Amino acid sequence: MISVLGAGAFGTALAVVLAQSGKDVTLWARSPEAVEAINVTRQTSRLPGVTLPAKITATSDLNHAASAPVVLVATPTQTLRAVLSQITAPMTGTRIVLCCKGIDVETGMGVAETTAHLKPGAIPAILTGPSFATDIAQGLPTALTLACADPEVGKALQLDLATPSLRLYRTTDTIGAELGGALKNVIAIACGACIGEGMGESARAALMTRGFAEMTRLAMHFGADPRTLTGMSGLGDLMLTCTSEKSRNYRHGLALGRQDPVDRTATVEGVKTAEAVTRLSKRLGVDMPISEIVFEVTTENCSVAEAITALLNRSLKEE
Ligand SMILES: NC(=O)C1=CN([C@@H]2O[C@H](COP(=O)(O)OP(=O)(O)OC[C@H]3O[C@@H](n4cnc5c(N)ncnc54)[C@H](O)[C@@H]3O)[C@@H](O)[C@H]2O)C=CC1
Ligand SMILES: O=C(CO)COP(=O)(O)O
Repeated sequence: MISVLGAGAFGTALAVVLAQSGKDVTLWARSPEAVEAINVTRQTSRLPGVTLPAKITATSDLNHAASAPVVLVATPTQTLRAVLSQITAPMTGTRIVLCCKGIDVETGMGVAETTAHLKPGAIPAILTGPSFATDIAQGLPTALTLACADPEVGKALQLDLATPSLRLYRTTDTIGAELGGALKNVIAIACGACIGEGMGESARAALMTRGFAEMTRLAMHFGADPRTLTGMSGLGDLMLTCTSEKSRNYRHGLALGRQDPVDRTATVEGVKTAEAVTRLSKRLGVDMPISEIVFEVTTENCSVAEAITALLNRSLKEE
């Protein structure tokens, strides 16, 4: 049995694809109403038009869901600490596969570090890469990175979680995988803002390239292998999220650039991650100019036009 914590778009999509490949899946949702809707109607507002297979059973009992040997976590990153803290069992030996993308703004920790901190006996892994929930739920071809520090557990998880439409590449570099997934959201906001402001696609390509450079710089500071960043979890996801209006982070940036109201109800992980990265970059002395300016723009300390001018006015340097 596999459990998925978080019945948002991504958690539900993963539950669908795993159930379609024959797995029994327990899907934890916070609200009893959401559980009832999933179990009775087999539909969810998070994935309109998708019928949930009978092999998915929704529950609002978090401790029951967390008792599975493999537990995928797809709640928003800023709620991860609260969710793990509510689980009373130590989860010793449980394979906790983190599917959320971000950095905890209060602690500065990534999702695997947060998990290791709160559930030290569990085995954390990361599932990340370019994948919109709607694509996964429709069974469209998708490839992700599965990262686990223990190579044998990583191999077992790769076999367990891969499906005919979901191809998984394996790595032991959890730091590179989680930071690639977290940091690309910040760059996607920058790219959306750039297009929304009318700065053009050449400027976006420059932001993606220099954004990738700073993502790699911070990840390497934490010991990541730069090759991980060139894989699904870094470059792959950066390309998807910085170029598609299906991305909430990109759309958030677009709205800022167009001076339209932003959707405050959407899960836009890059906003809090930009704040977390700005704190980290200042504390560690790692140069992260695009992420820092995204923080300024998202907190309304500067306009998109001022942000672009500030980036262009930086001193000239070697590539
Ligand atoms: N939607 C997508 O295409 C993808 C999303 N992800 C990641 O998955 C994570 C979740 O995103 P989505 O499912 O898209 O978000 P969503 O906005 O569709 O759903 C978020 C879910 O979290 C629940 N939630 C909110 N606050 C909570 C709390 N305090 N405790 C427990 N649950 C809470 C909500 O009820 C909702 O069911 C994010 O980190 C995101 O970056 C990763 C890849 C693709
Ligand atoms: O992470 C994603 C695609 O890989 C989803 O992107 P958004 O969270 O920006 O919608």
